[in-house]
Amino acid sequence: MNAQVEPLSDKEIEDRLAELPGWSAEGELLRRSYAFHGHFPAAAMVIHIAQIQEELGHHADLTLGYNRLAVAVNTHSIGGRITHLDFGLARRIEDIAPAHGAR
Ligand SMILES: C[C@H](O)[C@H](O)[C@H]1CNC2=NC(N)=NC(=O)C2=N1
Repeated sequence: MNAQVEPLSDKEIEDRLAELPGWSAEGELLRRSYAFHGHFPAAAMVIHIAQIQEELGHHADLTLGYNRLAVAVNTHSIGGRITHLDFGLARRIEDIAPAHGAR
């Protein structure tokens, strides 16, 4: 699966990050951490992200804390590099974040 996907260059990553405030590329992971007003809103966003991930067939590592949610994603099928698939998921997550009170 996704064998045709190419890793993005450093320049492409930098350009795409400019469209996603709060996200960063650390090593070979695209990351963002969100804060919430409590645990349930953070947990609810996990479920909402899971739904999007199943739709896209692309899945991040989600770390749920008390009122924090950390998202880290890269593309496993090409050995763990950042691709447009990761940015596609990040965009979708970013778009639902305000409705969950994530900041
Ligand atoms: C068949 C299925 O679409 C693939 O295994 C998907 C699932 N989710 C995935 N998620 C991520 N992050 N990288 C992948 O390469 C990947 N592959």
